[in-house]
Amino acid sequence: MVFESYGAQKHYESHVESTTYLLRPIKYSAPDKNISNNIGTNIHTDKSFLSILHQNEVDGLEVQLKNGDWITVDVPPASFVVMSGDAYQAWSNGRIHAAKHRVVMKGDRERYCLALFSFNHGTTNIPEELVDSDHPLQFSPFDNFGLARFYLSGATQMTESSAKAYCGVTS
Ligand SMILES: O=C(O)CCC(=O)C(=O)O
Ligand SMILES: [Fe+2]
Repeated sequence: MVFESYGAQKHYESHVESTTYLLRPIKYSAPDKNISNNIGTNIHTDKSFLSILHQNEVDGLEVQLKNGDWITVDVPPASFVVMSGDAYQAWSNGRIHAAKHRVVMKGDRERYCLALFSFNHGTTNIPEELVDSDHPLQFSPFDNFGLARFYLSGATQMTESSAKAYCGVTS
């Protein structure tokens, strides 16, 4: 759907062929009343193309809006949260926003989350359909796992765009 809406459907098949998935089950303990730190996961953007999250009925995911405000995502039971990551941001030449998010624990119950991340093997090119005079090229071709390794190496701050730091075009 996304590829089609950008007129980039001819790239879809090769994209799907090079997609691989990582499934991560996560357990968050209920906050300890004696310790003020109730952070489950610090502020970050995902290094994936897409992240699909499924949680038990304990909320905790917070997403930062473009205006800087934070909202708690109220996830209805039996539903999924789909989030775009840094790789999608770079692929889309900056059109798709990789939202910063974090997990903040409240209450007295454990939280469980199943996170499915999609990554691409090999070199990901920015489709030519997404580059024109109104949208000059913002990102160079990149290696999605290289982007993840770059982030894990600590080369970039958790709170800044890893995509821009890793493969952003500097003018
Ligand atoms: O637990 C969640 O809802 C989000 C987890 C997360 O952001 C991550 O693993 O990257
Ligand atoms: Fe995340």
